[in-house]
Amino acid sequence: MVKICCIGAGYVGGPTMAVIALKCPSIEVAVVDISQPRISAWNSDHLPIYEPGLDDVVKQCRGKNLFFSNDVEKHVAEADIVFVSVNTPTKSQGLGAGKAADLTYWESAARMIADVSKSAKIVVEKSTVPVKTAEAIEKILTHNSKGINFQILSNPEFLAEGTAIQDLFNPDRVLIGGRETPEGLKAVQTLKEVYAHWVPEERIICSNLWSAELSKLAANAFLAQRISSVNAMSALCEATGADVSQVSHAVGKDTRIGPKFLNASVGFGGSCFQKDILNLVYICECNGLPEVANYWKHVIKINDYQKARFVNRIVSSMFNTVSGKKIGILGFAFKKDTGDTRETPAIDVCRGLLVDKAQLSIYDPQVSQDQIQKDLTMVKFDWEHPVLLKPASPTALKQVSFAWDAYEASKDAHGICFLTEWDEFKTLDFQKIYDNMQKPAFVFDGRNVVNPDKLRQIGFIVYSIGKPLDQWLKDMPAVL
Ligand SMILES: NC(=O)C1=CN([C@@H]2O[C@H](COP(=O)(O)OP(=O)(O)OC[C@H]3O[C@@H](n4cnc5c(N)ncnc54)[C@H](O)[C@@H]3O)[C@@H](O)[C@H]2O)C=CC1
Ligand SMILES: O=C(O)[C@H]1O[C@H](OP(=O)(O)OP(=O)(O)OC[C@H]2O[C@@H](n3ccc(=O)[nH]c3=O)[C@H](O)[C@@H]2O)[C@H](O)[C@@H](O)[C@@H]1O
Repeated sequence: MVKICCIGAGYVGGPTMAVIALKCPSIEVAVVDISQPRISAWNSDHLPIYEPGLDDVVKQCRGKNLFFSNDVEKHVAEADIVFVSVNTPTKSQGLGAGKAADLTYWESAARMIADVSKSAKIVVEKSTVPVKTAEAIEKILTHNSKGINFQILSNPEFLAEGTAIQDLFNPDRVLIGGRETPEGLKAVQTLKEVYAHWVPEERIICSNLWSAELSKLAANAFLAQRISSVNAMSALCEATGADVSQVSHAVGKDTRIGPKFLNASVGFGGSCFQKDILNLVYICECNGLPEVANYWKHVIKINDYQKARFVNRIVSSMFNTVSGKKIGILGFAFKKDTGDTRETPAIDVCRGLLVDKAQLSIYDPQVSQDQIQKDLTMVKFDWEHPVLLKPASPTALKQVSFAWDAYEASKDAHGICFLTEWDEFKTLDFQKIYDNMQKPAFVFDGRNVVNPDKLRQIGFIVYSIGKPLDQWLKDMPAVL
């Protein structure tokens, strides 16, 4: 029986391995992690991450051919294929701080693989890493390996949170990069056979190692660039009376452009877009390509501009002060159908409002109070855009309360902000919300989840990203 071990039981390692186990009953899959609470949660009824469909997949295979364990070394030693899916955050100190990927976790995983291995292994980069990481990993493995043969493959993951299971069941493509030597090609073939259990052959793309590593960074940069492009347009729409949804629709009808990923928003979040673009910027700078680096940097700059612009709209439309005013924050996760808050635009928007002394009442169906408190007080790495990034002080946290639902969050509020596009927000009873709010009652929609015309009929003053502005907002321009 082929044995797979995956180091890192996170958002990628957990779901990816669960799907491999489900689709390949003849393969034994062990997911290992240094974090005890994470592994205990994977072995319980309350999985450590919320992802639609994941419970079902895990329940079908756990204890049969899928195991979660803290015994990292044992499972690595026994495996034929070792996936490494550890976190690769942005470096916060030292050379390249604020841009370069921090490969500490990766390096320690590689050293451990070299130490405990007694048989040949295929080592698969599942984490997103800088181009040429495989070369560094190879050096670590071969210098410590006592003659054991290791083949390194790059097999980046393209799943998105909230749709991870769907994405894994039916991927647009699986990408495998390897050395173009007989041993390298054999290793690529072995991994290809794993995916071939359920992925059509034409969707399994093989390339050299560096192309695979760079394709992952490029894909995320292209996706984020689309959002920054549409968000840049949203500002122009507000200035001209165009409607960004209509513009996106018209632009997306061009088959060369396509309709997906053209939703204007308060800004993109998530653990990867910003981190991976910063990493790309750093690689460009290191390779003497400052113009290319600057090009990609602007994708993040527009994203910061969009978040700052949203906060300014709120403050300026409420007579230039939100001090002491209750504002309901509806949604905190970085997108719907996940409890993940990493780099969520809600952090920056809430911090911006707290600086202006607003009283926030926050509701999110999947994010805990503890998590929100941690996020608001955490020191975020400030890479050139100090606008809203100051962590909230313990005193500022006194301005924050938590609500059980959207109605409680909006009760007696002066304004409500939609920061995540949860489906439940589309069917709220807005008349009831309006009746219970202070007047004038404001809605700031950072996700275009509400129908502005219907809300205006009720009496709300509505700001929706990229949509024609109410006269009220035109009279109170937000200056950045
Ligand atoms: N979150 C996402 O949707 C996607 C993430 N990625 C990439 O996948 C990688 C992992 O991301 P996530 O799963 O979100 O991270 P995560 O933070 O959820 O999980 C990483 C896990 O690795 C564990 N770990 C770290 N060092 C270890 C070691 N030496 N031995 C054993 N366990 C160790 C940590 O305890 C943690 O549980 C990152 O490089 C990320 O860029 C790629 C595609 C999608
Ligand atoms: O490397 C990664 O981590 C992953 O990053 C993204 O996935 P994810 O961050 O989970 O979620 P997305 O659906 O891409 O959304 C990212 C952010 O962009 C925002 N977004 C997305 C689409 C859009 O049209 N507008 C928009 O503002 C979302 O609300 C969210 O805040 C990519 O979509 C995945 O392919 C990739 O594997």
